[in-house]
Amino acid sequence: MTDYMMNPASNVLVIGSGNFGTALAFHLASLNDSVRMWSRDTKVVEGINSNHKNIKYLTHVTLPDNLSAVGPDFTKEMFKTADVVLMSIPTQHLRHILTKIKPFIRRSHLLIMANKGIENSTLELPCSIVEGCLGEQIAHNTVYLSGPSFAAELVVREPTCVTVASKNAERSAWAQKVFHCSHFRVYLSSDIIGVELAGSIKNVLAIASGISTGLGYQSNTRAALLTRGLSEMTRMGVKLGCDPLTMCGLSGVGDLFLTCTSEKSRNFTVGLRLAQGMSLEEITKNLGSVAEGVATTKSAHQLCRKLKVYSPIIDEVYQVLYHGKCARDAVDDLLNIEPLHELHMIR
Ligand SMILES: NC(=O)c1ccc[n+]([C@@H]2O[C@H](COP(=O)([O-])OP(=O)(O)OC[C@H]3O[C@@H](n4cnc5c(N)ncnc54)[C@H](O)[C@@H]3O)[C@@H](O)[C@H]2O)c1
Ligand SMILES: O=P(O)(O)OC[C@H](O)CO
Repeated sequence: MTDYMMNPASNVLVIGSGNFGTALAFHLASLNDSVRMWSRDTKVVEGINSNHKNIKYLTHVTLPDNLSAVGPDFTKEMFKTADVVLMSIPTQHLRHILTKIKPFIRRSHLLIMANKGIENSTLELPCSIVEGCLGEQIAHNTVYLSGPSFAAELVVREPTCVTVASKNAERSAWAQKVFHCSHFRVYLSSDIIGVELAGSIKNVLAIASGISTGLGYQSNTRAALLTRGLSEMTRMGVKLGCDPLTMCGLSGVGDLFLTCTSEKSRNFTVGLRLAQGMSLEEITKNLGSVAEGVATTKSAHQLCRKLKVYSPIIDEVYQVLYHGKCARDAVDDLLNIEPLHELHMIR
C-alpha cells in the first residue's frame, strides 16, 4: 500500500498566497501535518511567519502554527519536503510560474491546480498549460479542483462541496483524503476539460449577471441569463468533447449559481460596477484581487469563434469589456435575439 494511503496527513506546499491560496492553506493546515505557503511578496512571507497573518488577503484570519510561509524565490528544499503541491495562481500567470518550478516537480508529488480561466495567448485551459509546461506524465497525475467555494466562506468553515478531476483515479482519491472533513466534501470527476471549462465560463456569466443586476433587472431576468448562459457553456463543452452532464455538477451549475447570485463574487462585482458606470480600468484597479472572468471573456469569445459555437451572452460581455459597448445596449441586444429551439446546437 502506498504511504499516503496508510497515513493521509501530508506536508503541503501552496503556491500563491492570495484569497484562495490562503483559504485552502488554512483548511489544509487543520487536516495535515504542515502547510507552507509560497508568496512572491517578502512582506507577506514575513507577516505570516512573524504574526500568523496574511497582510494582503483575508487579513482578519489568524493562521495556525503549522502554517508558515516561504518565498519569493523557489528552492529545491521547498519541494523536497512537500507531498502535495497546490497551485492557486491566476491563470494568465500560471505558465510563467510552472516554468519556474518545473525543475523541482517530481512524479511523486500530488499536484493540485485550483485556478479557473482560459489563457489569453493560447486559448488553453489550465490542464493544457500543465501538459505543455510539465509534460504528459505529470499532467496525467495532476488533479484539478473546481466548484462553488468562496475563500471568505472557507475560512469560517462554511459547508462546501467541490469537484476534483483527474485522469489518475488514485490521485483523485488522494486529493479527496487530503481535503476531506465534515464541512468540506470532495466529489470526483474524470471530465477534466468539462470541469475546467465550466469553472472558467461561469466567471464570464457572473460578469453578465452583475451587469443585469446593476441595471435594475430582477430575478426572472437573472434566471433566464443563467440558463441561457449554461447553454453556451454546454455547447462549448460538447464541441470540446466533454460530458454535457458535467455542466450540471458542482463545477457547472453549482458554481454558476454561487457566482452569478452573490456580491461576494469579484466577477459579479465587476459587472455590477460596470453597470453603475465605472470604467473597467478603474474597477480592476480597485478590486485588489483577480476577477478571472475579465481575461477569460476575451479567450472565451475567441474560442467560440474558433469552435463555431453560438455564444450571444459571452459575445455581449466581450463587447462591453473590450469595445466600450454600453451595458444597457448589450442587454437590449440580448433581449432582441430570435429565440431558437431551447437546446439548439447542444444535441
Ligand atoms: N477567491 C476565491 O474565492 C476563489 C475560489 C475558487 C477559485 N479561485 C481561483 O483561484 C485562483 C486564484 O484566485 P485568488 O482569489 O487567490 O486571487 P487573488 O487575486 O486573491 O490572489 C492571487 C495571488 O496570486 C499572486 N500572483 C498574481 N500574479 C502573480 C504572478 N505573476 N506571479 C506570481 N504570483 C502572482 C498574487 O500575489 C496573489 O498572491 C483564480 O484562478 C481564482 O479564479 C478563487
Ligand atoms: O470571486 P469570484 O467571482 O472570483 O468567484 C470565486 C470562486 O470562483 C467561486 O467559486
